Amino acid sequence: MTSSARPKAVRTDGGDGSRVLVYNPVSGNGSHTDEVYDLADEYDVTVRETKKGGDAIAFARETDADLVAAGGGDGTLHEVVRGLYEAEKLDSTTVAVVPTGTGNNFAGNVGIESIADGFEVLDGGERRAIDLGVANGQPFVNSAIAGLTADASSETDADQKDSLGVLAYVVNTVRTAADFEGLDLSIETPDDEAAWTGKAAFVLVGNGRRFPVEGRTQANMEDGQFEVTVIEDRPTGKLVGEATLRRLLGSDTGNITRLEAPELAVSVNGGEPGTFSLDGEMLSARELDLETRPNAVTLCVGEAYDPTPPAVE
Ligand SMILES: Nc1ncnc2c1ncn2[C@@H]1O[C@H](COP(=O)(O)OP(=O)(O)OP(=O)(O)O)[C@@H](O)[C@H]1O
Repeated sequence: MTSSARPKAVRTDGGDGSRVLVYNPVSGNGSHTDEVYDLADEYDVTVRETKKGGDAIAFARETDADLVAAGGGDGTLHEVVRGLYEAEKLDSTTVAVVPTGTGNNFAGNVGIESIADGFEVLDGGERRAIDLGVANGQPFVNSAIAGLTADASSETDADQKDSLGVLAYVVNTVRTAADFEGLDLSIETPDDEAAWTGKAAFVLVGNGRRFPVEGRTQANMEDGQFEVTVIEDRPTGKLVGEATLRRLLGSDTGNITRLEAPELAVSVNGGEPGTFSLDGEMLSARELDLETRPNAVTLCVGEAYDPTPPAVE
């Protein structure tokens, strides 16, 4: 049956269950479902559609597929990896990404630019063993960020995500949290128990992504290291927006500290817990213990993926 003849209510796909796409139909602008089913049919991929948040975790936990693709944005990928991690299936399952989300930051970082690209790469693309981040027992693939207000990521709109990419969440916080006072933090690494102490505007811990001022945001995902960027909150200079933030990340102001470490403990000093984002999922904690699980995720990557991206200047 051709795709145009297929009744929309009874979509089919050609899969036998060995390759499963966990698909979030409301990710992005929600208009990709026909394309997704057509390509799933072509590539023999079984589709499981989520009905609500959390379904992708459950589907990934339950599956016996050899390959599980996350059809959605960063949130769906996060849930898929979490489900596989919780069910201890990462060793035996290949993970793929079909980017139907809004920002699709992670997909871009691993060289997957379109839905068609995602299917092509899951079918015949290179497999790489990339690191997984774990923070207080919860896995993340892209980044952990401290210094956000709880509503910041949900208020980040699609245009911001497109034009600013990784800086969108941070910039948005700066705009919406006029009274944001920064966080009194201590950061400990295996090499240095006082790696950083002070008032931070943001701590950006990158596993799959990193935070340069300009240019490619793909981190080295296979080195067992987090790339950490700490932006100090200076009492004299309020962060006022995107231009300031870009200047700050430019590092010539002395407000930026960059660290690399396989493990990290971020402690919030004083009374209140801090809010952290793990791949966009919010978490409240007084201390965040982060560690890398080197090469724990077998991932299908596109041609533009670079196993050893040049260091940030
Ligand atoms: N059927 C559904 N209905 C409503 N929400 C859903 C459904 N399935 C998943 N979700 C939730 O949708 C949220 C957003 O998904 P996702 O991050 O994949 O897309 P996005 O926000 O468009 O993309 P990105 O994160 O890359 O910008 C997730 O938090 C997920 O829990």
